[in-house]
This record gives sequence, C-alpha cells and structure tokens, in this order.
Amino acid sequence: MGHSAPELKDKSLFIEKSYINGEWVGAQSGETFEVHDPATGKLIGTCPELNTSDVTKAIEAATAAFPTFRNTLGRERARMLRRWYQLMMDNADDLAKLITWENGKPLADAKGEVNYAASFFEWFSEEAPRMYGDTIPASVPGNRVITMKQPVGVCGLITPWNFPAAMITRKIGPALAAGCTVVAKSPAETPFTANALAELAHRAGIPKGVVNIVTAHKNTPEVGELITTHPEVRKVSFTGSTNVGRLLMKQASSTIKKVSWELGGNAPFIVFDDVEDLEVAVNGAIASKFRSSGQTCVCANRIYVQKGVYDEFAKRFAEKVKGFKLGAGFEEGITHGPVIHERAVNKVHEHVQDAISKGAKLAIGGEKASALGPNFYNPTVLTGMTKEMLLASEETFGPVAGLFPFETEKDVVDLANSAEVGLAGYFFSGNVRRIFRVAEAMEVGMVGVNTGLISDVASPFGGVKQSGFGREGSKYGIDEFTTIKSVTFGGMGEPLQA
Ligand SMILES: NC(=O)c1ccc[n+]([C@@H]2O[C@H](COP(=O)([O-])OP(=O)(O)OC[C@H]3O[C@@H](n4cnc5c(N)ncnc54)[C@H](O)[C@@H]3O)[C@@H](O)[C@H]2O)c1
Ligand SMILES: O=CCCC(=O)O
Repeated sequence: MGHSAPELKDKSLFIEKSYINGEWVGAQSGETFEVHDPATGKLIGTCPELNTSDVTKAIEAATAAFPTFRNTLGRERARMLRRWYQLMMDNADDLAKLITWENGKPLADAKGEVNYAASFFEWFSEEAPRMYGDTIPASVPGNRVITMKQPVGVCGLITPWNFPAAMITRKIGPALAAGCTVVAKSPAETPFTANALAELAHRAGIPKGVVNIVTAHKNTPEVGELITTHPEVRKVSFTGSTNVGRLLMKQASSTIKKVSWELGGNAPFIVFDDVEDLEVAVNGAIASKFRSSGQTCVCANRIYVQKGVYDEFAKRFAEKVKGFKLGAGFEEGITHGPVIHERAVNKVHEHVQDAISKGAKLAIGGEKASALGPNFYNPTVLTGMTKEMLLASEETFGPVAGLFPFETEKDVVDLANSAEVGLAGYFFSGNVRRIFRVAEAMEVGMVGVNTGLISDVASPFGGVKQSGFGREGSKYGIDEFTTIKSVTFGGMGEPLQA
C-alpha cells in the first residue's frame, strides 16, 4: 500500500494558500484544513479555512476588477485564455500528478482530464471575440432594434472534486470570455489542482481580481451562502449534487441571481436486441460505467439489456471487469483507482447489499478492497436487477454496474424516464427509426447513441428535470455568462431625402 508524494517538475505549482486579488493569502483566522490522498489516506497538505470575511474580500476584488475587465476587447480576453491554455499544456504532467494525488484517478485518466480541462480555455478563447448581437426587424413603424450581449458581472462558481480541473475550467473559460470576473470556491477534497490553475492564470497575465480561488472545508456552507446571497455576485454556476443545488437555488433566489445548475445524474444505458455489434456495446458500457471508478455525473448507473442479448452481454461485461487492475493511480498498469472517501465506499457497499438482499446476483466484486487502502472498492457487477433496488433510483457514484433485463422498447423508456433526474442517457441499436424514436423520448439533456462517451467541449453539456439547467461548453456555454440587452431606436425609417 502507498506511494510517496509525486515529484513535480515545477514545485511552485503546489500551493497551500488561497488566491485573492492576484495574491496568495491565508485565512485571517490562521485556520487551515487538511487534504488527504484518497489512495493512501496520507496527508497531502493544508489549505486556508476561509470564512465569510475572507471571501467577502475576494468578492470585492472581483467587483473592483469588473468595470475594467468588461471593457477589454474580446480579442484581448481571447489571448489571455489562449496563454492560460498553453500554460496548462506546458505543465500538463504536473497538473495530472496533482489530480491523481488528490483525486485518486489513474495517471493516464488524469492526463486525459488535463487535455479536456484545457480544451475549455482553447474553445472559449475562440468564442470571446464573437459575442455577436442581432439586428431585429421591429414591429413598430419607424423603430429599429438591435441587441448586444454583455457580461453578467461577478460570478460565483462552485465545483466538485471528481474533475478537479475540468469542472473549474468549464466555468471560468466562458465567464472570462464574456468579460466576467469570478470567485471560484474549489472543492475541499481537491484544492491543489485549482490552486495550480490559479498560479498559471497569474503567469498568463490575467489581471488581478479577475480570477479568485477561495478554499474552505468546514466553512463551506457559510461561504456558499455568502456567494449565493452577496448582492455584487450576479451569477452563480454550481456543479454538484441535486440536494446541494436545491439549497443554493433557494439562497440565490434572495437576490434573483442568474444561475446554472449542473446536478446529479442516474444515467440509463440501454442495449437493444438489434444492437449491431454487442462487443461495441459492452465496451461502451464499461467505458461509461467505470470512468473515474464510476464517479462522474454522466456514468451509466442503470444498465438495461434486452432479454435476447442479456446473458451474453452479462457474461462478456463481467469478463472485462475481471481484467481491471485496481490500485493507487500512480502505480504502473492501474486501470481504476479508489473512490474519494470512506463515505463514498460505504454508499457503494450499501447499494450492493441492498440489491443482493432484494434478489440480485453478484457476478463479480461486492466487497471493499481494504488491503489496498481505505477507499478502495472492488469493481462490481450485479445481474437480475429490478426497479425496487436502491441503485435503480439513486445515483451510486461508484464502481458498481447493475444489469437490468427488459422486454420492450416502451417498458425500457418508461423505466429510463422514471428517474427524477435527467442528465445523460445512452442506448445501442442498429435500427435508425428506433434511434430517433428513443433519442427523442428520453428525458435527459444528453444522449449517447452507440457510444458510451459523450463528453466533448464542442457538445452542450447539461441536464433536464432535477439534473438542473444551463449548458456548459459548446457555442451555448458563453450565454450562461451574458445578458442580452435590446436597444430600440425610434424615429427611424424616413424615406431617402431627395
Ligand atoms: N451535472 C454535472 O455536470 C455534474 C458534474 C460533476 C458532478 N456532478 C454531481 O456532483 C455530485 C458529486 O459531487 P459531491 O458529492 O462532492 O457533491 P456535493 O453537492 O456534495 O458538493 C459539490 C461541491 O459543492 C460544495 N458544497 C457542498 N455543500 C455546499 C454548500 N452548502 N454551499 C456551498 N457549496 C457547497 C462542495 O464543497 C463541493 O465543492 C454527484 O451528484 C454528481 O452527479 C454533476
Ligand atoms: O462528472 C461530470 C462531468 C463529466 C464530464 O464532463 O464528462
């Protein structure tokens, strides 16, 4: 068990402070919180336990920076984001090591995350100079109407630990492209990746006060309340669980902020009998279910397989899971890492036990892998799942695949849509009419057809129902950080003067 601290090429990227108004600061109280490696439980370092008075300073810095930053040219902001992107790529190895260290995902996955995260800066550097308005034919004689897109103002950003870099860049990229300034509350489990990003922002010449990264652990609720109620914060963008989203939405209503919520999922993954290539479907399900050890909001949670291919699918699926190599993310050949903390291990185990107690069969796994470290759970496959089991209605967020048999298209779409949430959904079929029928019927924000991986900066990311609203990435992502102003010109439209 265990590995030593990773060697960074640039040691100055490991920072145990918060970044406010262009400076690295501690909490005024001097308080700190500890951050632990999920693979070993060992201490990584500490970060400032900021309180509302500290975070008020960050909001004031962002407020002070906004009037100048909003008036920079889109082209200038594009160059800043491009420089930040380039610095991420230049420091990709170190960023990946920080991600693996504090999140636990295998190093190869962490490298993938760095590319994914940086792609949001690259993409939005290209959007920044293209905040076009419209010219609108008015319905009042003599009037002319144009629109302009303007930055919404200071943005409060709150993100989770499962993608320590990408969840932050997916918000900061469009915010800065639009001309907004930000206060980002980094996750208490993974603050060091966020701090390294802030250091790179500094080196990229992003003006002071434009990007502020604040850290807190036990003070998170009060800091969250400040961010969601402070009158100078005009927009809140949150990624995390539906329950916390509900609370933040209530708080943000006090000052009617513009909000976007990227909340929990419980993705259905459907394999129809008419699938063209069962092996591709098995691989798609493996990739979707076990990405980041099942800890992504778009991970398949309920795998529905039609009766004609169920047994063969289950056999091949379990066979592939047998081939996984579980261990600490820095170790050679590891395919899957730990989950984030003990609470997560316990939740996963509860879902497994509940399913077994209600008649599911264990194909593989089903136990904690405590010999590897405190937060390891053996990748698990359960067959014979039914809708009464916890896993059917709750997001597991861990390495457990439950395979549900089904008979008809109508049955399975009803089951898929029975969830309160609707983030991602997937299905495999070779029938083009069914493909359109089912894609249109699924109550989710994102559908994968014949693929288990849908994440792409170019594709709008977001949910429906209790998975929230708002879209990140893509040509729509910048809209979340802008307001549309209409300008009406009266007394126009006279005939040409002779
Ligand atoms: N839809 C998406 O894009 C998306 C992406 C990633 C994760 N998620 C969801 O996030 C969840 C996993 O993350 P989690 O368990 O850390 O979620 P969580 O909601 O507990 O925490 C998310 C973030 O919110 C912070 N937070 C918690 N309580 C807060 C409060 N009262 N005020 C302010 N901030 C608060 C946490 O510190 C963390 O940084 C899953 O449900 C997953 O589906 C959704
Ligand atoms: O966990 C949620 C985000 C995952 C992704 O962007 O692919």
